Amino acid sequence: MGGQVLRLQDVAVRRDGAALLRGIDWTVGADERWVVIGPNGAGKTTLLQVASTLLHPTEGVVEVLGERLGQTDVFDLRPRIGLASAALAERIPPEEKVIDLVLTASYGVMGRWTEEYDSNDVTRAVELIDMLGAAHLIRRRFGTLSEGERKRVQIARALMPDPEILLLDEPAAGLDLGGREDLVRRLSVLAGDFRSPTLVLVTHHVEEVPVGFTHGLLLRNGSVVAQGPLEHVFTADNLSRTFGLPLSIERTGQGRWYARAH
Ligand SMILES: Nc1ncnc2c1ncn2[C@@H]1O[C@H](COP(=O)(O)OP(=O)(O)OP(=O)(O)O)[C@@H](O)[C@H]1O
Repeated sequence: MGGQVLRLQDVAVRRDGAALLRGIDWTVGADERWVVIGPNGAGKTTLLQVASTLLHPTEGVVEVLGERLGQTDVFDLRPRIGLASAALAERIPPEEKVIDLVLTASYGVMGRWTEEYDSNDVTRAVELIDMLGAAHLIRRRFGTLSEGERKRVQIARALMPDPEILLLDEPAAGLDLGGREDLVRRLSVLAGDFRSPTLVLVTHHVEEVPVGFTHGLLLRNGSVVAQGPLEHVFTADNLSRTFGLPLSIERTGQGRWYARAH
């Protein structure tokens, strides 16, 4: 699969006089796996909202899956985009069963009503839940899950409609060390699978970048500090400018990244 999945040209987002994003030029190719990294308030979530068509930019051109925002029906586009974020998790009814939460994603709804599910859909939902390591939770209600379990179930739901791009907003936030490592490992498997959608992962921490991710965009105060292949972008200088303090960064033999202050 080739081609461009996402293209932003000189994008700005302003709200109440504040520039949340400015001068963003960003192109994501279909086979790429991107990480968007930056400090609190840098504009990462705003950027994902633009990419997921939930937010229209104040200025600039946005093309998602070849369709230009403002000239296309976003309701046709949205089923082709997977998104997992804390804001979406808050809208999940706590009594919703894990299997139903994942299954209903095929219909773009939340909350099971009277739908009859296709057996292929049920098989796919079970496979995705299993792939995310949540097979034992399939009959549990969402509200009873731990933070880590919720994140994994949400990713299964986001993958259910077979999206062409998957946007993950801080999937490892709030996880303990074991939970983080488990999720990072599963995202590595996803990144390495040629059948996977294009991936964009937002995080605060280089330690959360799964092996197999190829590109990085560093964001500070709504502007891009650096972007491109990870091995060019993840330098001490770029990272120090992004987070506003002197940092060093190392890569392990396994391909994971670690940063620390001097
Ligand atoms: N309506 C608004 N008016 C003014 N400023 C806003 C508005 N909405 C968001 N902001 C600001 O825009 C900035 C970017 O927010 P955003 O949520 O995109 O950042 P982020 O990088 O995802 O942050 P975090 O890592 O803390 O989640 C923040 O400083 C936020 O306070």
